Amino acid sequence: MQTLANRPCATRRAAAARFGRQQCVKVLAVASGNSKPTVLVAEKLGSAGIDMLKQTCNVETAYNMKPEELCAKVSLVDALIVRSGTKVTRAVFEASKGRLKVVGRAGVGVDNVDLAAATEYGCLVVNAPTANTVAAAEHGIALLCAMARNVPQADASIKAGKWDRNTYVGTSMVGKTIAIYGFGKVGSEVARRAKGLGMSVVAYDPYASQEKAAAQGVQLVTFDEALAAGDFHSLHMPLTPGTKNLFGDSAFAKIKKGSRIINVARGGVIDEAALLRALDAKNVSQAALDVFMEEPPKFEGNPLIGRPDVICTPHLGASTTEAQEGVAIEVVEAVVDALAGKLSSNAVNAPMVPPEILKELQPYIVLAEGLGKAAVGLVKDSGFTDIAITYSSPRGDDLDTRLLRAMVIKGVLEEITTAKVNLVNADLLSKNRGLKLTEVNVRSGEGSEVLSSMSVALGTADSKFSAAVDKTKRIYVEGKVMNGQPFLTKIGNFDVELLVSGSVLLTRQRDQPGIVNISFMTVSRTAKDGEAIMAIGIDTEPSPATMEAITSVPGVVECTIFKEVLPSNSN
Ligand SMILES: NC(=O)C1=CN([C@@H]2O[C@H](COP(=O)(O)OP(=O)(O)OC[C@H]3O[C@@H](n4cnc5c(N)ncnc54)[C@H](O)[C@@H]3O)[C@@H](O)[C@H]2O)C=CC1
Ligand SMILES: O=C(O)C(=O)COP(=O)(O)O
Repeated sequence: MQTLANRPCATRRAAAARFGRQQCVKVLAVASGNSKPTVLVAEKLGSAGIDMLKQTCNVETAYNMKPEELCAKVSLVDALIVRSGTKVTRAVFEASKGRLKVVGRAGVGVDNVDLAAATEYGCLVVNAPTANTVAAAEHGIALLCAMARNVPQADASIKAGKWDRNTYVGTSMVGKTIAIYGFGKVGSEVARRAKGLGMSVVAYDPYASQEKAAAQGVQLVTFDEALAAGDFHSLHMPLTPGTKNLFGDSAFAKIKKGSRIINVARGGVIDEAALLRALDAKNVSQAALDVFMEEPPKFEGNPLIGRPDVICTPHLGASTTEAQEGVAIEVVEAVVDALAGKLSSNAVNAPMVPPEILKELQPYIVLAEGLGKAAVGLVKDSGFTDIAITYSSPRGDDLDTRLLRAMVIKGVLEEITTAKVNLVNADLLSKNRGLKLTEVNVRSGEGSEVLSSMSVALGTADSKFSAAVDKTKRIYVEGKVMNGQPFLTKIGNFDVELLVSGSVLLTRQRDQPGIVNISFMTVSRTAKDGEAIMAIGIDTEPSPATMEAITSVPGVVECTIFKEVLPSNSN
């Protein structure tokens, strides 16, 4: 095969000038035209974040909205920023009528966002995973100390005019064991601080690394061991189907008798009715709660809040001035990036791609989308039922294909549906269309390059250009990145060399001299005097009459326009 490198320079330059536009990866189709995107801020956000947002977006603030008010507003905005107080339900995504592209959670927990609905509607959810970690850990320690030394009760007593030095005798923390449940960002910061108080720390976290725990002098134990060991139990896991009501009757039956529990994670992790029973039975002697199953909780007659052995704060874990400024900036950066079509490392419902990996993948992402578009562009009316992607890479199975796969699906589906496909919803949309998707990783090539080549094959397809169908009866296109540029290198069984860009006229003709004479083109043949295909870069689509004229050229077997191989969102 002729390669770009050994082609005459003029042809290379012509090809590059014609098709070599600089491309950037856009994973979300967001703002249209030149208008600024509109962002609705539904809960109080640090002023630094609001100021930053105003630089690139129209900002609307509306706090304490009723669900129906949120639904009414959401179809007018491109992004929504919330904290934990706003429920972003399926109804919200439905009401947005496809306009809402990003939900930013100015904090960690996204249990107030219906992630399945967000994904279905192609809406990216981003959060601010790091800026409130220390604040939450400090609040955990504040509750630990306040509970152990009865600070809120004593304060209430003295404010009621009493000087009672006997009722509020506390318990010491030094030398005691604290069991941490969820040894993530907050949990490990709590561990660090508890060590400073002279406590022993054990942790239960089925996904935590032994090394990381050991480095902090923390012993990882089973759930039951943690329950049995802890004089204090501090909860720091997310609310998931697996952690919901984890602290129920069965856990409280095993908990160290008379121990104390702190919850700065999520209300639903503790079954509140079971906690009441455990407090009554003195299995648990005190509880400190920042979070509740329902927020705000019902106050009237609430047996938990009124108890002297329970102290409460109204979900204040992240509420420091510093943390609120921090999460505001963190979430606004993620939202603005997402609105600009960039991938965010704070994405919650899409693969997180670190910036350095993204940079490395960039030309391959354009290639992947281009191959998807190219393959589907060759399908005739009968459609196709499966997509087979093969990655040939020196990394073999170590290659992370999620992004490349999403871009192939985007390339394929956006040609045949009105759906806007992005990294968030690509897998789901292809599944919903009943498309069978297979991926094969082949170890090939050497060095550190991401891919030596990649192919997309569409099965059971009737092609409008029969030469695109390979021996296995699939429409087959293959490509590779050369000199940082994505090239289509094979159509069916024919080798070609086309920059993945622009529209292309494909003809198949008998291989004989002098039948077409065009300056820029790529020609490939199977054997001398056999058949050849020719790909010609074109600016405007030829008229049907021209197409007919080409087809009637002696020797030309078939001819088609291979439209816009260039990914549509790239510019
Ligand atoms: N009260 C507040 O204002 C705040 C609450 N939070 C909450 O604190 C929690 C922890 O936040 P981060 O540390 O930032 O999250 P993280 O993701 O860094 O850590 C969570 C840890 O929980 C572990 N985990 C998951 N399932 C578990 C299970 N079944 N049992 C035990 N461990 C499990 C994970 O492996 C992970 O290590 C979250 O629920 C978050 O929403 C965070 C900030 C403020
Ligand atoms: O970040 C979290 O998970 C929190 O719970 C903080 O919630 P908030 O932003 O204060 O409503």
